[in-house]
Amino acid sequence: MKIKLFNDKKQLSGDLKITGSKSESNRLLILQALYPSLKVENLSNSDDTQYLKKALASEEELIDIHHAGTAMRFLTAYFATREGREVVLTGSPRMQERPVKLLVDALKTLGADISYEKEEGYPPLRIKGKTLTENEVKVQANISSQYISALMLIAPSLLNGLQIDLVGQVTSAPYINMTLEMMKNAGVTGEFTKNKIIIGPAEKLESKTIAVESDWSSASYFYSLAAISETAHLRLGIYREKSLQGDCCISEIYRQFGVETHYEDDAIVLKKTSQKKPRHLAENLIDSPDIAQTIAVTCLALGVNCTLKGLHTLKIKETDRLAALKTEIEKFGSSVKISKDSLELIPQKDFTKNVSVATYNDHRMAMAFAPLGLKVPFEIEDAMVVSKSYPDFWKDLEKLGFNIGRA
Ligand SMILES: O=C(O)C1=C[C@@H](OP(=O)(O)O)[C@@H](O)[C@H](O)C1
Ligand SMILES: C=C(OP(=O)(O)O)C(=O)O
Repeated sequence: MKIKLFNDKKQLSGDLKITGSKSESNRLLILQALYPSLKVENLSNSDDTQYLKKALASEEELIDIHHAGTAMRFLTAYFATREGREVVLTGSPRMQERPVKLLVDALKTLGADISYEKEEGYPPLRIKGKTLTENEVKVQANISSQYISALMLIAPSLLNGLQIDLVGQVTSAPYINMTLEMMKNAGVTGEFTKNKIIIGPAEKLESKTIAVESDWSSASYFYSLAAISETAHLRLGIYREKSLQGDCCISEIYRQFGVETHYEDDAIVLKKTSQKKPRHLAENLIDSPDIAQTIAVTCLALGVNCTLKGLHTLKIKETDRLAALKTEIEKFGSSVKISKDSLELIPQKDFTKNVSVATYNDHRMAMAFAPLGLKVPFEIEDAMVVSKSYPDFWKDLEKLGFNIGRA
């Protein structure tokens, strides 16, 4: 569905409850499948989490995970350990271009039986579940942390646990810490030192209810909205001062745009009272790749020159996000230079009118551009993509006074 988007309100205010973290939910669903004594609250209502849940309950041979990369990687490891179960794990055409070889090789080292149905290194995968017998594996850590989290999640179910040796610079490291902390909270023993992860075996876990914190990547769009508005007072729940999600670094980054964050009970309150903005914004996002699009569009809206680094993983996400950002930002008249791991925005003061932003089946393209509607009316080509992580996104924007109409 193509939509027109605009909001000429100068003051933004609202109180929203954001859905549960997709990353935390996906980890807990895998742990719960391995240890049914765990209960989960505030699960994400994202498509990705729902597809993962459905896949875990499925008795079919063919399992289609659509665009859900994290679910694809976690399920590859999970099904590899299911003795007697054979599945073909597939996904959308884009999923069939997203690499999984490093994870498959690591699982094979542990004794897994996995073969490629089409192209070597990519889904679909045929997985014949087995009892994995080895307990040590080496994995390259600079391509995707999801491979490492996938191995960690199955580790306690292996007879002797697992030692994972990480090779090279670790990318998206907070997601590895999140996996470890969630597992420890569930009762698993483990540690992560510089380039080694050790997870102890656990035959059973005590029963426990774990509540998912709301999604910080989703909150990032409200930071962008607050930064672009003249004044803002937004209350978002349910958040904790000590988050496991690396994307909570957004609150520090947006101080530079005059957006202050306060914790109130189980919510964050975003306040924008000054028109402060940096002359040049420079950030290394190697730990938090999912907020790169948000920040780039905030800078476009405010005319802030920015250099974002540490973006090498963006090319293998829902789309090549570096190329997509360049194409779509340049439609508004600004210029963007990209390299294999960085983006530089050289903004123009005026915006080209009547732009239609393409979304490339990428939820974050739609949500990152939406706040620009505070500056200039424009269209979004496929609004429904947001359901991958945040199905209520447009409803929540309407609550903030956005005018959202079918184009
Ligand atoms: O483990 C996770 O939940 C995720 C890890 C990150 O991926 P990479 O490690 O591939 O950067 C992130 O981009 C993704 O949205 C969620
Ligand atoms: C990269 C993302 O998700 P995934 O890799 O799970 O498809 C994302 O949500 O931005």
